[in-house]
Amino acid sequence: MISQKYVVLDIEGTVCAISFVKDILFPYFLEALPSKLNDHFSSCPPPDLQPYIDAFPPTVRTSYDCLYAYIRDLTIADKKVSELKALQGYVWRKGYETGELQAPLFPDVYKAFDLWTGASSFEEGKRNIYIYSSGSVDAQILLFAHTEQGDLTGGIQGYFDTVSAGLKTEITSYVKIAEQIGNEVDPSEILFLSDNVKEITAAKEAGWEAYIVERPGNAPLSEEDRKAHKVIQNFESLI
Ligand SMILES: CSCCC(=O)C(=O)COP(=O)(O)O
Ligand SMILES: [Mg+2]
Repeated sequence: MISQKYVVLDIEGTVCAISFVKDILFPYFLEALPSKLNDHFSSCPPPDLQPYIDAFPPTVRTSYDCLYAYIRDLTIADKKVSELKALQGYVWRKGYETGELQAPLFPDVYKAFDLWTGASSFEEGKRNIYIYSSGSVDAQILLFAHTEQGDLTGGIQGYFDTVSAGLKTEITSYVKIAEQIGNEVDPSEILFLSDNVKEITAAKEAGWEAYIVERPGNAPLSEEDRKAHKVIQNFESLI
């Protein structure tokens, strides 16, 4: 069992496979994008879509073709820019709500959630769970509300993204999140789990405990990464 009371989880490559994002979520987004942009450039644009489009640079919002190519290229390059992430969340909502999208979390993640949220005391294994992902907070909530084993949002204490906390490779983002978790919380009481070595390094430099999660399909780790950081293959050893 881990000693930290607070667990902050990355999403892609940590609680679900990178292939869910790359092969399911991104293609869904790209398929729905033309219809959303057609709506936007129609004579009666949907007002709820407007702020998402307005977040893109004015120079690319000039025409359907220009905006489509810009957003498609960002998506293919997997750019973690906030305006793209916000629009993706907006588009994925329908997919989750109709049941077309469902998040397949790794089996050990459900098990850890059960224990961390079900235990009645810290001594018995209770832990406070937070999410920190490059995906927008709206997209994070949608994903955890629509997992293959149901809605897990009741067990999550808070969500952070690059808008609310900053870039995941910056030390200051982890300092900010620790403050949000609680003024009295010592950074060493927080455990961060991520597939990304740069994120783990930044979290550790902020005083957090942090482990690399090595899931099938993740980027390979170097020998230096394995020497410098604790690496786990699943959450079994944490519960
Ligand atoms: C919940 S958002 C879907 C995944 C995504 O768009 C993304 O960028 C995930 O990045 P992460 O920081 O969770 O590795
Ligand atoms: Mg990740």
